[in-house]
Amino acid sequence: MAQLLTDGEIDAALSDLPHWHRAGDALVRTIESPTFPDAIALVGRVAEIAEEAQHHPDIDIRWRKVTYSLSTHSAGGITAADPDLAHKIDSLAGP
Ligand SMILES: C[C@H](O)[C@H](O)[C@H]1CNC2=NC(N)=NC(=O)C2=N1
Repeated sequence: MAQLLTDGEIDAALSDLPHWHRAGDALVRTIESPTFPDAIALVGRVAEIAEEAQHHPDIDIRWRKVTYSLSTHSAGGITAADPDLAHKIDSLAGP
């Protein structure tokens, strides 16, 4: 089973992820796209990398705003897989 990160390790990871914040046992980012189809297309690209990584975000879609919530369900909290996926989502979303 994957190891939970400590609070300090989570803070350190977040210092390298300025678009993300911690909400309890998850890392969270909301991405606003120019249009609803753009937002859905981004969700599709995130789905591909999530499937490759076998690590899947919770996704809340509200028109052009999509909130990605990353947590390792099997471990009951944040593991290294979560900041890893956050970086991959950032690379798709742009600045
Ligand atoms: C077997 C497979 O790797 C696991 O069920 C994965 C799938 N995707 C997952 N995604 C997330 N976010 N947490 C998990 O614990 C998890 N488990």
